[in-house]
Amino acid sequence: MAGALLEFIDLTKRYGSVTALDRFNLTVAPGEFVTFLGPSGSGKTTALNLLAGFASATNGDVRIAGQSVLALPPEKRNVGMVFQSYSLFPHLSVFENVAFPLRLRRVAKAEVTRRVEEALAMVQLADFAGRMPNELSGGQRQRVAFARAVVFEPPVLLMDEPLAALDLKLREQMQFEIRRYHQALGCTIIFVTHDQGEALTLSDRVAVMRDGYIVQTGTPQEIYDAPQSQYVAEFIGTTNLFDLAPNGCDLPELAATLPAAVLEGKLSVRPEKLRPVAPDGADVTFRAVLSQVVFQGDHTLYEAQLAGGRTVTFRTHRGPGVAALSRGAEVTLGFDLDDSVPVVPETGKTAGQNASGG
Ligand SMILES: Nc1ncnc2c1ncn2[C@@H]1O[C@H](COP(=O)(O)OP(=O)(O)OP(=O)(O)O)[C@@H](O)[C@H]1O
Repeated sequence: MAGALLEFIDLTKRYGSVTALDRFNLTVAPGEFVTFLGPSGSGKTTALNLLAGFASATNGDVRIAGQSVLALPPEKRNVGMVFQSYSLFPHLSVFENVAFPLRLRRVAKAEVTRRVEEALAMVQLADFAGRMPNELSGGQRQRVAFARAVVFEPPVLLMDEPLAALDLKLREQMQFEIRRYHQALGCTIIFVTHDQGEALTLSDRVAVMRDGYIVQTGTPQEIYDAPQSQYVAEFIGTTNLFDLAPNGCDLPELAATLPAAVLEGKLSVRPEKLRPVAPDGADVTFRAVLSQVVFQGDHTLYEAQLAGGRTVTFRTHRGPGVAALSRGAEVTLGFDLDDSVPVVPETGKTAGQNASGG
């Protein structure tokens, strides 16, 4: 692909009988922020390790700026890395930890001081240069690790679940800092997470992974609004999946109007698209009984049971004219077809084979 900075081409990694990465294909443009999102064991770390040079490929290629890097040692690939575990050198001060990549590259002493001070200022730890890692909080250590990864201004920054060990508030603060850094420097970032909220918040593009291959790539909005499979619909956010198949169909009246191909799958409707309506107030309406009402601050989350047994969830925001519904109430719920997405039940591997983006 013209202008691609990173190219994963049919990349495969086997550990004995385990295929950790299975013909993984992806191209990443310069300056892009791409997140690998998938459950544990889906191959996210393996893909990063092959790019960074910490593991060797069984098959396929990895190119940076058009050049295969498989034969290069990690330090020659010029990529920065931040891991979940802070992996700071315990016997080195904060300053020396951050200086390490520069010393490795034999940068002049005055320049080292200038760049380390700059990196520490960026993560708001300018006053901590003399501390040892064990004198820092978890969040501070993670920020030192971040400063160390970016101090040599690598064109590519790899981040493997860097925020997983932090509490919610710190995590959100660090997400903000990572975004700021990405916008300010325009470097290319590959970020690994199994947290879909984090993926949607940070990325230009998300690659959803399963069993070592990519199921779907797209902008956060595309992935959320137009999941191509049941797997993606369920993995990204919460969703209601209505069964359309003739036996056990949740919405028989709707099914009568739909083309046969759609009936083999399910219909995904996000909780915020489903709402209480007047009997003819939406394209599709049905009766349900509220089984749970959960107050969540600015909105209320409801769970309701359809006559056939299916449970659905929906959300209403607080506001004038929005009446509170109570548990046990029978309501008419509805959604418009434009707000629903037909999804196929399972994704075969072929769906991920050509998932290169750009
Ligand atoms: N060194 C290894 N030896 C054997 N199997 C491995 C090795 N490294 C990874 N695997 C296997 O390869 C598969 C993919 O692992 P990988 O670490 O890439 O997944 P992941 O998506 O990053 O998971 P997590 O979110 O748990 O870190 C898993 O089945 C894992 O057990």
